[in-house]
Amino acid sequence: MIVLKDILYKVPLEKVLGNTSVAIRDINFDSRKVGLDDVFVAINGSLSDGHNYIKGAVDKGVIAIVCEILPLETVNGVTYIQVKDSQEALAMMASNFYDNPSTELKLVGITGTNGKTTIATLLYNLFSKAGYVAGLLSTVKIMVGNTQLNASHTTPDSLTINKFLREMVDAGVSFCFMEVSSHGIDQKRTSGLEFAGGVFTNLSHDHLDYHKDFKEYRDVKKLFFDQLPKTAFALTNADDKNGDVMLQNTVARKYSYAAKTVADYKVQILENQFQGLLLKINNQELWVKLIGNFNAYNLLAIYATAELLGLEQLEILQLISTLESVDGRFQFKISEKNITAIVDYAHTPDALKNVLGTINTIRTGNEELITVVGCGGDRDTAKRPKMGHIASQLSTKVIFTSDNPRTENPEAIIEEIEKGVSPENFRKTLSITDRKQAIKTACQMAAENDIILIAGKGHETYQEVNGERTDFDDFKIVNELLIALNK
Ligand SMILES: CC(=O)N[C@H]1[C@@H](OP(=O)(O)OP(=O)(O)OC[C@H]2O[C@@H](n3ccc(=O)[nH]c3=O)[C@H](O)[C@@H]2O)O[C@H](CO)[C@@H](O)[C@@H]1O[C@H](C)C(=O)N[C@@H](C)C(=O)N[C@H](CCC(=O)O)C(=O)O
Ligand SMILES: Nc1ncnc2c1ncn2[C@@H]1O[C@H](COP(=O)(O)OP(=O)(O)OP(=O)(O)O)[C@@H](O)[C@H]1O
Ligand SMILES: N[C@H](CCC[C@H](N)C(=O)O)C(=O)O
Ligand SMILES: [Mg+2]
Repeated sequence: MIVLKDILYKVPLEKVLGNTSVAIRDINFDSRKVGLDDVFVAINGSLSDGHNYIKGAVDKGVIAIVCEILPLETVNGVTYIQVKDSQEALAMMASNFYDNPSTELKLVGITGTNGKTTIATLLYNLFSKAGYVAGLLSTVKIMVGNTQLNASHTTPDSLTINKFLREMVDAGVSFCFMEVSSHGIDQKRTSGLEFAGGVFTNLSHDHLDYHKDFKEYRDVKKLFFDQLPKTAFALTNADDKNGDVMLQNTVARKYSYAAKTVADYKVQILENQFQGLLLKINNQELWVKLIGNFNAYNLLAIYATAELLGLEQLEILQLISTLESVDGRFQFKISEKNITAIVDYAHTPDALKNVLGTINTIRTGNEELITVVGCGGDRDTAKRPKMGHIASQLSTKVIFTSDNPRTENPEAIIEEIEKGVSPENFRKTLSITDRKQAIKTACQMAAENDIILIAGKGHETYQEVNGERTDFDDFKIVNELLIALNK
């Protein structure tokens, strides 16, 4: 039996009306999902205010309400708890409710604009290969040991996080790697978790629809490091402009990694080919199966994290050389006619620039680089012209198309992307709203030895239009089309 006052441990309370010694069944922040004897936490969100649903939750039989503003009318038999910050309170309560699972395993959070999924997933793979039972909370999937579950967010809500962490502990997981998004930090989804370490990848333009400006976006990321405990390590990318800023106020043990600057962990890229990278990590040379300069950073962060968690250097290097790319991250296939089709989740200007830059450094001759790309609807609009500029500048041909238009008009999104194309690059571009047709056209245009990049959707297996998702898989489609066209 779980008692209300036990889950309120460490939650700063402003006011309590009623009995806190009552037994509770569950906690929920959505009035549509509450039931008898649950606790309803009212959150003032971005679309609506949970405080408006307090009465509805009480009608459904909840035993307690946690809120920032007490309702004018209270109901006998229901306990009302006023807190300063409902999201923070929810996170603390979630942790208590599941008996603080984050203290029973080593939890590492990875934050930054790009590279979170890659680093978290490959750490999960590396620790699994090293013989540990590992856990993963990522954009693509959730892993509890070897059991795979679907992910709905990059960083789920605090109840979901703690629920899975508890399942992980019960399944014998000793290391869990999780992505920590800026939305997650801002909405306190990770508050109250005990992290053994935090990793910063990099910071560039994204989500400026949600965060007021770049500074606010940066400061939210920094907050994650500010909240790490003394016992944790804080690992930052010293080559990133904001790498130092992240660790400015942390009390955790500070470490850095870099390719260009002085750092605790260093990498040198000796070769960069379609077969992989030849790296020198802390003076040891190794071939890895991943491609692209940015993956040298990801692998170095993985190396450092594994070492900080206590693995042996040689074992880590040996395991790193066996790691393969994550679904939809520079996933490629070379066709019969030697056309290289690459699918990559680059959906930010920086990621797109990196991926195209990498392909251009590997390109050997006059082969065409045909890029198919779009931008998501109901997301940051400022990145659209930037991505249009980068795609047209760094490719020989570009087809602008749709990427989850959501509730927006796909043609209007494409027009905004086109606005970033410089006049001298116009002739390289065309626009085809239907993504499948766009990929087909790229395949038709491609001749022997050419390269096709399909950017933005990576591992996604759907296209979302007006709230409806239909099956769509870039990698599957491009492979089928190349075969159908005998290429
Ligand atoms: C903008 C945003 O981040 N929204 C998240 C937020 O919702 P919200 O608080 O804004 O919800 P709201 O609709 O305004 O409702 C407010 C409150 O009223 C409650 N409510 C509402 C209606 C009702 O009838 N009864 C009721 O109780 C809601 O449950 C909620 O608690 O909190 C919810 C619960 O945690 C999230 O599911 C939801 O994610 C939405 C679906 C989303 O799309 N989020 C994306 C942008 C996101 O979080 N992305 C990041 C990664 C981005 C990246 O790195 O690229 C992620 O970590 O996934
Ligand atoms: N270290 C890096 N620096 C810059 N770009 C990167 C880096 N790692 C990966 N990328 C690029 O960014 C894309 C997204 O990578 P990944 O999925 O690992 O990032 P993420 O941080 O998890 O993104 P999201 O916030 O959408 O979950 C990749 O497909 C690749 O193009
Ligand atoms: N986590 C990101 C993913 C964007 C992927 C892109 N394919 C899109 O749908 O915009 C977001 O939800 O903003
Ligand atoms: Mg991710």
